Amino acid sequence: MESKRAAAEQAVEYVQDGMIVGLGTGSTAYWAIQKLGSRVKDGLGIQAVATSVQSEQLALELGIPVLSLSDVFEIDLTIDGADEVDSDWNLIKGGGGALLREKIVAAASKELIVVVDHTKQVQRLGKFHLPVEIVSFGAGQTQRKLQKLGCIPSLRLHQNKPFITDNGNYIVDCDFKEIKCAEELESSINRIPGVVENGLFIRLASKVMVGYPNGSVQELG
Ligand SMILES: O=C(CO)[C@H](O)[C@H](O)COP(=O)(O)O
Repeated sequence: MESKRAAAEQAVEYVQDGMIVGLGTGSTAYWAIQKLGSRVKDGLGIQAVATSVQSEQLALELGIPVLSLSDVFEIDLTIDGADEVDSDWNLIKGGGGALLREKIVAAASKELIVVVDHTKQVQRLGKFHLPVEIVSFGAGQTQRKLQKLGCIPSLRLHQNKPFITDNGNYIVDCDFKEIKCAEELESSINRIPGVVENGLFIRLASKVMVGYPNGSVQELG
């Protein structure tokens, strides 16, 4: 917890008055939102765009004004977590099921600061099962197409029922073991009819903050 909190709080130091800030989702982004909330209480004037219903609720509880992404031309800075980060700062995201909104928000951001604890750093992506958001119609068909790309897909469940994203879709977690060409895979997956988006974030991160249990943070970028 201390590693995640330290990385998240360091990222919040980049937030300046007047900015539009993208709020990530997950247990690391949680600490960034908490810190932003306390800075807002101290007078920081920002507006935010959230990547999930959960993060939006937290932001509102903390007094952070939240805008709809459609009403924003560009986001100045987004702070979000990741499930894996490789040496080129390519990411796997979506462990919390928010990958679609996270990718839309990241793509609308001038800067994406990724906040992780040191366990998320990997040589090559793929040990973490890649989350893919799919529509419920024909979900079995879509999973078989995913399998043909070389993974073992499994439908994410919540209380013995399919997990439903904030967008009303399913998530399939794909075990690729090791992803050799992440950029190519990202496109191949998204070409499957029924796939909405996948959790590979290629060349979107502009900085990575890596937190350690003693509270220190390594800043990459
Ligand atoms: O992509 C995400 C949610 O969809 C999260 O950023 C990712 O799962 C990391 O979560 P955590 O900070 O809890 O380890």
